[in-house]
Amino acid sequence: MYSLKGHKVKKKSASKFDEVEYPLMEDFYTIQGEGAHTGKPSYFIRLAGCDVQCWWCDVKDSWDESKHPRIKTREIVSRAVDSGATFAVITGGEPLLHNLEPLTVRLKENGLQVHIETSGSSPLSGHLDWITLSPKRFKKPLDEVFPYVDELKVVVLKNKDIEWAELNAEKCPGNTRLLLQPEWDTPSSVDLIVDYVKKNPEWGISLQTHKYLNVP
Ligand SMILES: C[S@@+](CC[C@H](N)C(=O)[O-])C[C@H]1O[C@@H](n2cnc3c(N)ncnc32)[C@H](O)[C@@H]1O
Ligand SMILES: Nc1nc2[nH]cc(C(=O)O)c2c(=O)[nH]1
Ligand code: SF4
Ligand SMILES: [Mg+2]
Repeated sequence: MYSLKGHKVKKKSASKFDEVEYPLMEDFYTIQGEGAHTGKPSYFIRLAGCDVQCWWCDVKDSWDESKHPRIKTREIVSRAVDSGATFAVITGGEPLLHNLEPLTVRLKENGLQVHIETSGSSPLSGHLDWITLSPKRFKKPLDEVFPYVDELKVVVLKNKDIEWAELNAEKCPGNTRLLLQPEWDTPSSVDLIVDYVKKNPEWGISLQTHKYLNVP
């Protein structure tokens, strides 16, 4: 869990947080499709803007912040609460391009667990109950992120990506969930991953199950 030093989440914090705006591409209540929390109903908040720009990214429309409306924290949190979800997943784009303190404090005050999907290439902010780090060679994670990682989820296209996964695993805490995720449009990555995980059982496989289920 990551929390700004010394700041406890209290009931009814400053309502000025409610007025803070974020560029929002989309928000929706669905099933977490990836990683250790696969299968859990979760409210996804997809913030716009990304300076990593992986060529195989499955949500390139999120990259340009200026193409998306700025929405107040109050509105985003109210929609998440109204959905009935108990987990919120903040993703993007690269969500750590934004100061997540207002949004995460208000989500937690309203009883939601807050998870994040990040490349770790910008500084941590906010109050995060679960950090999924998906490191990218295109803009590598900051060293300060590694101590807080709960789950390492590396997208694999070829053998070099498994080497990159191992390098990142060395920097994560000992109890980090280690997962390899096949790049969706590279079927050959599945054989590589299956073979590797059988020989290295400390690693597991993460699949993008929402794409098989045909849910968002
Ligand atoms: C779209 S990213 C947004 C969050 C953040 N920018 C990141 O990369 O972690 C969400 C997750 O989808 C993964 N992902 C993106 N495109 C993918 C693809 N084509 N195949 C498999 N996983 C993909 C990312 O690695 C990340 O774990
Ligand atoms: N269902 C579902 N699960 C997801 N897990 C991570 C996602 C993401 O794009 O960050 C994602 C997503 O887009 N949809
Ligand atoms: S860091 Fe995440 S959002 Fe940005 S391009 Fe890569 S996968 Fe897409
Ligand atoms: Mg996705």
